[in-house]
Amino acid sequence: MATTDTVQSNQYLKPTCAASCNCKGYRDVREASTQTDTKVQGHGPRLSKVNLFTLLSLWMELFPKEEPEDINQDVFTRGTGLVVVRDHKVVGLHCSGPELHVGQVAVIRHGPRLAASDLYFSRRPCATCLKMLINAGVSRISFWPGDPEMSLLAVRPNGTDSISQEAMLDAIASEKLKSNSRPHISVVVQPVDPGLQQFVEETSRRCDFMERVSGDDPDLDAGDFYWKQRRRNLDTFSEEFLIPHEQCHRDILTKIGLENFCMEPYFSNLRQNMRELVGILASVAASVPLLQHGFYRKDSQPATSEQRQPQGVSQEIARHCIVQARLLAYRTEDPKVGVGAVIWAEGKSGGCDGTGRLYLVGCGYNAYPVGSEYGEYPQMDNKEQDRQRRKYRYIIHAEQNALTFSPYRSTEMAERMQGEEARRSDEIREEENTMLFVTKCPCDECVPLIRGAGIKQIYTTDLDSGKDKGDISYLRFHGLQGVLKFIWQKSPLARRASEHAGLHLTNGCVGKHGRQPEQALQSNKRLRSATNPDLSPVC
Ligand SMILES: Nc1ccn([C@@H]2O[C@H](COP(=O)(O)OP(=O)(O)OP(=O)(O)O)[C@@H](O)[C@H]2O)c(=O)n1
Repeated sequence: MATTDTVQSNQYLKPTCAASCNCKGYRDVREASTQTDTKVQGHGPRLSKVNLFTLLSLWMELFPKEEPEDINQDVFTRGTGLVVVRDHKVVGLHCSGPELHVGQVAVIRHGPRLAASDLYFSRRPCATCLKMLINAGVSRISFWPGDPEMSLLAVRPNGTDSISQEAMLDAIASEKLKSNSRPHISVVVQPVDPGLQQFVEETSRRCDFMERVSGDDPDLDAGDFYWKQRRRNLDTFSEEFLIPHEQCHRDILTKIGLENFCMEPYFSNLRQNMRELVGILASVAASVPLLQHGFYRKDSQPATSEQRQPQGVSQEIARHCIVQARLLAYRTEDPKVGVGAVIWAEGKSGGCDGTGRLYLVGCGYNAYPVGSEYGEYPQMDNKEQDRQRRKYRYIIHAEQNALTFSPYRSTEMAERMQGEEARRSDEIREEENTMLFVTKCPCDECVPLIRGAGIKQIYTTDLDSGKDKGDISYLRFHGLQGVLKFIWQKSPLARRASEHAGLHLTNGCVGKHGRQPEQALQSNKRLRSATNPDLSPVC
């Protein structure tokens, strides 16, 4: 079965995927419709697995830091994101810590389990990290072909200053390690499915989070608002991940041993693939705008436990994790709706990771059972008369996959552990705050699972809450006890400000015309500084 990915790979994927690379990522991509109108035929284009891992690594580089990084004492070390993958499943999401590079974090966090892992870096890791990772026996290291962790953008043309010399020595050492090592060290940036970028823009613009934003403020031109957010993200992410000048990019690729990519048409294709992926990241990140909205508890939520309730993570971290879940949703196999879920826990002891004490428990998206062939199961929704042909009894929900494929539940890990330790590793830890971030309200099938698994907090939207769609219903979420629910909504301060503005309006103190979108945006900006101080805790 020819897939869109493989068709393109014949054309020009090979050079972006090193010759030695035995990348299975694009082989297991099943046929995907390229229709963008998903309501009409089949499901939309999908992210390939390796592009999903790559995007997650870029996004991890931007993880909101609570502590300032001091690895930048040397101005040429750049923060880096990392995704650890085993058996094609994400088992770790990391970023550089206050003192450690992300490769070192991976060695500390995963130890011998790195042996069977594939690593996706947002930059080519430095020699110090590479030597430890090679020593740990990783299967493959893939990196984003921009400026490396030891920045070569900082290198002076004459290369005589100490920064330039250090960066050049690192580049040479990394090359030597790369050429002498057993694991494949390569660049895997695949061409994006035709239509995927447009599909991501459309579905991001009208996802549940944006629906809530526009529903809360009917005067807001939601489309315009979304595009402005996207534009801003695109500028920031391009600066971070792309190298604007072609010659400069060629120089860097040459210095890191990727001179093959400097030839045409590979160079242009590589840059085009990189731009498209950055565009996708900008679109997805724009769909969860923190300006007036955030994750807040519903006023009506009853206190459910005498125990001290764990505090929520900051708005920035909550939003970051929801964007991870939204990225995962673009691997969905559901013909109509993509859902992503990520579970993070807060460890008791301080972490070495840039995520602080947070560690990944699991993540997933909605899909048919593992190993099933495309089209093997019914795909219709509840508009199809024949109930036997509906998808609902077959699709594994995003939360269900996230709970099933926790790295701490892998048999391999369980085999290494014994007795009580093995038992404890098998379940979410009671004493830790475990948080589920999911892009759609949990349905009645998932609510008891979430509670039973020991999840302490949920961050989600409740647009579907209370709906009964026949084969799937969302009636139990509201009454879910013992789990704190942080729902995407207007911040209490913004709500009060809107009510106040409404009062003014009815008093006739404000002009009789509704607010213009631009004015609304301006007031959003003001509110942003009032309601959304950096890293304010969710409350
Ligand atoms: N927390 C949730 C909720 C839903 N789903 C996924 O979403 C699908 C149901 O989506 P929904 O929008 O409720 O129903 P549809 O029939 O797809 O769409 P419509 O709203 O038009 O009825 C499920 O089959 C499942 O794939 C999920 O993975 N996790």
